[in-house]
Amino acid sequence: MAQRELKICLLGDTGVGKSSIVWRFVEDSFDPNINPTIGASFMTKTVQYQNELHKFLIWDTAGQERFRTLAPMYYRGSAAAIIVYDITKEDSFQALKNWVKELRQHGPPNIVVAIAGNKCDLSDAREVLEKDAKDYADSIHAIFVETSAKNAINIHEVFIEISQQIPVLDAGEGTAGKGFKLHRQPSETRTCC
Ligand SMILES: Nc1nc2c(ncn2[C@@H]2O[C@H](COP(=O)(O)OP(=O)(O)OP(=O)(O)O)[C@@H](O)[C@H]2O)c(=O)[nH]1
Repeated sequence: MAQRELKICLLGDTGVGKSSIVWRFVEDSFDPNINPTIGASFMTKTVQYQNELHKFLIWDTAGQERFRTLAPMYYRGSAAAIIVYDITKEDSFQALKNWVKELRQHGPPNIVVAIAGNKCDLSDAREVLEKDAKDYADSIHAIFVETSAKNAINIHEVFIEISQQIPVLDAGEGTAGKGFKLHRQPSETRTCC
């Protein structure tokens, strides 16, 4: 079975739920007391999609201001970025727009961008309208979803949607910022790393 490798990074303000999204995707768990990320953390997950294995190589960056200068190290080598905001914090949506600008200026030219409005389980405290965020995402040709790491809403879906938008490469082309690398594998499969 063919295996594709996809390098992906998560960006966004501290506390919006980047690590929680990754934990939900990779481990299917949620920790209400999760610690802020220091620097960055790396995880992988392989999922079977139709007749292929998709191996996600995920860099979860730290949102605290003191780590901001590290982010280019992670997005420069990525084929896709999930930029996360918290639907209950308007400030985090404005910060997301700055991340989009930075990626456009300094990121890989063809990077796939997905915008995730996280904590949609807290809609009573909503500060960012879904329509406003969707309109913005459309204007920059980004994928858009509202997610809840807590309630496992749209987490798997956003990763699969990203994988659909990454162009397939030949095995010799390298991966930095260019999407999937295609490997042929023996017939044995794993559904999770
Ligand atoms: N209600 C709710 N809380 C969430 C959700 N996702 C994350 N949280 C909580 O939000 C807080 C911050 O989550 P993190 O995943 O650490 O956020 P982060 O963006 O990785 O933060 P940094 O590592 O500092 O960049 C934690 O208390 C989480 O439990 C969600 O979908 N719903």
